[in-house]
Amino acid sequence: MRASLLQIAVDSDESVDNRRERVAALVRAERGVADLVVLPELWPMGAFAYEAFAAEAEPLKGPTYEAMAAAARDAGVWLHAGSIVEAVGTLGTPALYNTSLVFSPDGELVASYRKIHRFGFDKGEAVLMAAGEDLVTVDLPRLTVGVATCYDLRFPELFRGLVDAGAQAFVIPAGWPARRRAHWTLLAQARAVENQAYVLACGTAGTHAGVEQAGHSIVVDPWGEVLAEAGPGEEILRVDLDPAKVATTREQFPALKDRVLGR
Ligand SMILES: O=C(O)CCC(=O)C(=O)O
Repeated sequence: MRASLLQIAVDSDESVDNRRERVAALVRAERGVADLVVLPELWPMGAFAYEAFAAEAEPLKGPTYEAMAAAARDAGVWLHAGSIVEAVGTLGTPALYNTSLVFSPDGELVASYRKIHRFGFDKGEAVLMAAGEDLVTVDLPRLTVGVATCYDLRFPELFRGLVDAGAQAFVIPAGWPARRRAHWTLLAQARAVENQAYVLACGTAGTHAGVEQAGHSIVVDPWGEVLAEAGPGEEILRVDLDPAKVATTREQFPALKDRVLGR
């Protein structure tokens, strides 16, 4: 199974419409190349473009949904389309969620995930958005994938919950800042090792709202080996995954069976 992580440059000087078209073309270009394509968090406007959240918010089935459903279908790929600012409710001020969308190769929405841990402490996403509550897994052919978003990476109990729900891999779109890149790489490897699962973590490049993005999207195998890592700029990371490696790793080093707490 081949996965392509599209580490998109999210710069303030590109319009959302332009980026949406550009990203759809990049997804289409993966036809015959990838089985699974992954996009980053909030790539339409950028994870730190807080002042644009309300203006760019869309219903679940809004312009990004339409563009990505069509792109997945045209490419014939499973598409984790990263996340959008989802507006729920039309009267007064709608609730906003950081919502990930996953499409099948025929362009059907097979899962959506509302980010549970909101970033920003007392500002930004933490005050502008509502928190999701539900763990989400998706059954791909031969691989069950658990989904999480950016700051979620810091909360190991979420990933253990996803393992208990059957996850063999985690797909993590992000808009991680450059100044905490060391945490990103370390945490991606930690989540893979402790859960004996693949980690596919896809970040953004570029600079928006004055925040330089880390890039350095990364794919880690269930043994903790880094299979591929991007540089800081826009880049496509392609990697072959072996779903059997999860079972083999868990059988040969059965640490998950020795859990005492939280079962
Ligand atoms: O945890 C971090 O350092 C970055 C998190 C973040 O940027 C986000 O969740 O949008």
